[in-house]
Amino acid sequence: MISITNRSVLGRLFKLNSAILPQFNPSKTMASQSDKRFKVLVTSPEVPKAAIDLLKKSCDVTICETLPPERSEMLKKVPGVDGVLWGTYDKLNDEVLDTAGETLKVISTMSSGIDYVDQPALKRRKVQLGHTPVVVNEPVAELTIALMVAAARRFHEGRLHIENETWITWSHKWMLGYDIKGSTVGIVGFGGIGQSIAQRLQGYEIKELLYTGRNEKPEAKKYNAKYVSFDELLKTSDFVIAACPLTPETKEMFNEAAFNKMKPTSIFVNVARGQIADQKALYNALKNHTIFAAGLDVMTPEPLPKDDPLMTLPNCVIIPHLGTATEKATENMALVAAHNVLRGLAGEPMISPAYQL
Ligand SMILES: O=C(O)C(=O)CO
Repeated sequence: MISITNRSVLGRLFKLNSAILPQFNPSKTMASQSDKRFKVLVTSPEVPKAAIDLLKKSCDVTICETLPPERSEMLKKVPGVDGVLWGTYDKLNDEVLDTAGETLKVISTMSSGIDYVDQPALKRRKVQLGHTPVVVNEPVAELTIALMVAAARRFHEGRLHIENETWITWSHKWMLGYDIKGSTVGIVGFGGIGQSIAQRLQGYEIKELLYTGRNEKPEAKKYNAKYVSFDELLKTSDFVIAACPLTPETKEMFNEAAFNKMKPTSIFVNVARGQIADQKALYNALKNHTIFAAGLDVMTPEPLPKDDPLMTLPNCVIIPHLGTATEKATENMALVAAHNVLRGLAGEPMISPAYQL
């Protein structure tokens, strides 16, 4: 068993997240000590120092140095390691696992979404996988509210009017948008992020909160949120927010038929994954005013080429996947990932395992 002795980092993480990481128990981990120092690879030099320092207390840590991270460097450094803090969105697949060899027992990503991980390949080799949900909820939820406002109040179109010198000051009908207050908001995927969005909407005096997903959630009561079918949510909502994981079931669930069911005044916000939407169908829906506007933090591909058709639309607010891009969220994700790795190596439950072996 390994020891985790960096009390200040542990304390800081515990204090920061005691409310959202109830299962975190530093004393339990610190009680399990041994002399074995595991080898851990960190795949990006940009993983925050607090997490690296934490790993270094009890492990021999190798860090990939190249920026942008080069897969070849990671593949050169991964053979023989016991654990990996996967600090990029690079494909985590058979190639990595075969190159690492049989010593590799534990990996944690530094993201909530793990659609770039070949989970069956890890499970076949009995490699534990951790990820970092929970700490992403609040920053992504804040950004969602921002995108709702930005799309409903036509931020991008307004900016274009300034650039094109077509700003009109004499009309009361110019650039009118929609309010969140009094609106019906529908959230697709009522997990941690969906619920954090619901929490933030409590102050906006909305008319009704709807959600859909695989199952009805007991937590929905707290937010006065009503479980409805996907179809009903599309037909009724003024704001339709995608906050679900990308799975074979959710891939392109926002297709032409789905956009056709939405109101012409409705606003689509995607903070999940680009592939949740059929992007051509989304383009057509925006271009033809089948829906009013969209706010996108995610799209396909990323980075989106600047000549992508979506970029020509005044009613589409596009930002470059900034969901968790805050100082605090990044450090929190790194710390949770480091704890996942340390706990996995120590034979203790990870803070956030992606699955049970
Ligand atoms: O953590 C993730 O999966 C993200 O995509 C953050 O935006």
